[in-house]
Amino acid sequence: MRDMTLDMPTPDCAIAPALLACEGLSFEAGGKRLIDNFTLAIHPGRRTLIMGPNGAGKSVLLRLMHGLITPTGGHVLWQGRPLDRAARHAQAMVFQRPVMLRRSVLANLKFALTVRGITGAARARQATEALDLARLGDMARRPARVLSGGEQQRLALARALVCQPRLLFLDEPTSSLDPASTRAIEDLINAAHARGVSIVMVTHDLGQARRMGDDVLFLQNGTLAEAGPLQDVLAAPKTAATRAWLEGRLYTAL
Ligand SMILES: Nc1ncnc2c1ncn2[C@@H]1O[C@H](COP(=O)(O)OP(=O)(O)OP(=O)(O)O)[C@@H](O)[C@H]1O
Repeated sequence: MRDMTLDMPTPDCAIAPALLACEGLSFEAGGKRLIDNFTLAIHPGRRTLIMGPNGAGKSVLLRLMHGLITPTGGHVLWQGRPLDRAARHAQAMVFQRPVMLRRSVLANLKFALTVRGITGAARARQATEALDLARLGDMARRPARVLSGGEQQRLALARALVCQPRLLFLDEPTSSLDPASTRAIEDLINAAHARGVSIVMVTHDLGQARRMGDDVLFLQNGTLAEAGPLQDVLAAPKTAATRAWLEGRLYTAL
């Protein structure tokens, strides 16, 4: 087993504590090690991208970090402590395909707030503000499931952000969207980042990576092949796997 100990940079403060850390994180299923002994730290205020070939383990890593699945080895720490309900409530996740409740657009947002104990006038105000931010205000009463794919993804993002997470996980949030919808989603993510939300996003899109990324974790076949500031990795990838992926070649281990 390889020991992958890769710490993400802390550009503003070298001793800033990690927001989230993975220590010896592993996940096995179906007799296969899908995540193999990852040690890494996500620092506050950064936009960290997770990249790598299909099947490398990107979505599994995201789910482990968010506590949706339980590691079979190692652990995930939130500000130095085990992931618990409060930590989960300080995070939010948006999936590739949005999952909408069979309710109105507005009710989808209100439900997310209710789950976090926000009710009454505060709930109504925050839900309306989030809708306006996502430019969905005029669709508030429509059933969420009749919205277009791009509108549903904007709603999914608004629903994630309305709870004011400190860390937002995004799993290929624009992979099925056209350029205008992609831009709208990126604008929402960047606006959240400007308000202090840290971002961890899976993407295959190098253009999007250049627009959105500060740091990158590069995965290959369940291992953490490379990590660091995105610009450095793009300019001078250190591993053959990263180099091959960036050049659009299939990687074959020697
Ligand atoms: N619960 C599970 N049980 C068994 N295998 C799984 C499980 N979850 C994921 N896998 C397998 O783990 C591997 C990594 O899956 P994952 O979805 O993380 O890949 P990915 O890097 O996100 O790929 P893509 O870019 O295609 O979305 C795949 O081979 C997948 O089939």
